[in-house]
Amino acid sequence: MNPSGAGTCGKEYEEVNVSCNRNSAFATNSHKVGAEGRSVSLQRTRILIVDDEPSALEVLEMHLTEKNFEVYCTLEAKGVIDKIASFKPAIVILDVRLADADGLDVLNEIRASSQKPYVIVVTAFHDMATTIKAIKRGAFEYIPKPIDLDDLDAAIERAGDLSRAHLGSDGLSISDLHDFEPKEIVGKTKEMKEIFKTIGILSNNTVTVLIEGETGTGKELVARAIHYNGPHREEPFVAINCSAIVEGLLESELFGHEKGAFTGAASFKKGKFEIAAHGTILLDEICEMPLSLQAKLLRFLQDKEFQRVGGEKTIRSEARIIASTNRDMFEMVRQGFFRRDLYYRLNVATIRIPALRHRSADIPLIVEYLLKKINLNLNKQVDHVEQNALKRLREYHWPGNVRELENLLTRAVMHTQGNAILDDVLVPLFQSPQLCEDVDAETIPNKQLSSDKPLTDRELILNALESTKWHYGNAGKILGISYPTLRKRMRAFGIVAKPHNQSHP
Ligand SMILES: Nc1ncnc2c1ncn2[C@@H]1O[C@H](COP(=O)(O)OP(=O)(O)OP(=O)(O)O)[C@@H](O)[C@H]1O
Repeated sequence: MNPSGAGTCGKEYEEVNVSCNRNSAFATNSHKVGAEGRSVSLQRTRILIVDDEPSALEVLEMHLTEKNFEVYCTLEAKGVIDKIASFKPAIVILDVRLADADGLDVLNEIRASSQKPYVIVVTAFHDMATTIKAIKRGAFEYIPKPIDLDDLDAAIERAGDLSRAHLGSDGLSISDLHDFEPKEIVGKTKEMKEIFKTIGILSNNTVTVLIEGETGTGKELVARAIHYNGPHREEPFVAINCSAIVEGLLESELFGHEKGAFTGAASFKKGKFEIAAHGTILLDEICEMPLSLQAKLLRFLQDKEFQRVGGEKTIRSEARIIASTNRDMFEMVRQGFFRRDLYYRLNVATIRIPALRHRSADIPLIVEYLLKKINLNLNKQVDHVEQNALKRLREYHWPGNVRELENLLTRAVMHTQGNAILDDVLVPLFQSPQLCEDVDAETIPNKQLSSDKPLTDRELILNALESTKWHYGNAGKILGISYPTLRKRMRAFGIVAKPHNQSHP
């Protein structure tokens, strides 16, 4: 062992040269032209080991030099930062308990250095608090002593994958990770540019708009953009999901009710049309509106007037109506589920948002936007998507569109150590059921976590409902599907709202 200098040199190995930057964790030392004439580099990854236990240093140095790494060992924290600057290690293996310093403080200093090597923290004191602290301070991996060399090799390999992913030119790199503007509609395809233009035109007037698009394509986002760019942006924007409210209550939610209008109407209540005033009301899932109420909405669209439930006074509202649907509305009309006259009244201007799979050229841009948002929310620094991972994202069919993409990226960022999303991280996420990471592990149905046999969709839905005490919103979050989709699937599987204290068959 040579605790004060570079370890014994192993056999050099060749690797295809990739474009490298100053901070490359796997920096290239020298170049030569390979047998096939391509440029290759003679590359040895440098590893700095900081451990005050000579025997541990010796074992690690032997193991790593045998694996062709260039190793430098030191017993003390003093001088580590200078050594990192001169030796430029790709990886630092750092003991948390050092004789002359707290390893976690050293970790802070390393993370603040310009070199930013991947730090693998090792310690005999593998309690949860230290692990959490180390990971929060940016440790790449945490390995308890006695070190399992297979675990260490795996961590070093992952660091290599990450570094190469970061250097690869065909992945996605975000240079301005903290430059996040919320509520933006992102897109550069011809279809999205047309939508931006239409939003611009519609922002100058208050005509009724119908927005069509699959679930999660951004219908509400577009409706908000029309409102907040319009002349009445200071007035309220009120959204109501017509499928989320039981039939009997929807009328009073929309138009309000007088005191005593029905059992439980203890006092008068304003409806959304009154609340919106001169603003905008978004009638989401308009196709789910009962026919009886469609007639009242038609009257409002014709005269801008209505009466509260149980009331006789005629009230005027100047609210702009935007309706949205993920159904084929014309087909609904054809089948008699939606009034033809109302359809034409709503359809003064139409925006059709294409499904994400039909504008996959937008995916890198949307991924970049969502990653900025997710990093901010999760306090992470994931600023790169590996080439194969990006390809996978572009090629998937995204039935849940941008919402599904956001859920998946959130899970990917949570599972990512370091700063790049690798394809290896995505593969299992695509195979797992749509679980939303913002839900505590405890709230995920137990059966789903423990069962060996894959659950049917019906069982998954029932589990989610049971575990959330039949709260549709939370169950939808667990399953990663919207409220209307959940209701639709419940209907399809014959699941009806459960009376208390009864289990579902
Ligand atoms: N083009 C886009 N750029 C950025 N974010 C987007 C885009 N489209 C959708 N989103 C995001 O995706 C999520 C779903 O969008 P939104 O709720 O507007 O969809 P929707 O079509 O109204 O869904 P649903 O039909 O289920 O009500 C939101 O978080 C939204 O911010």
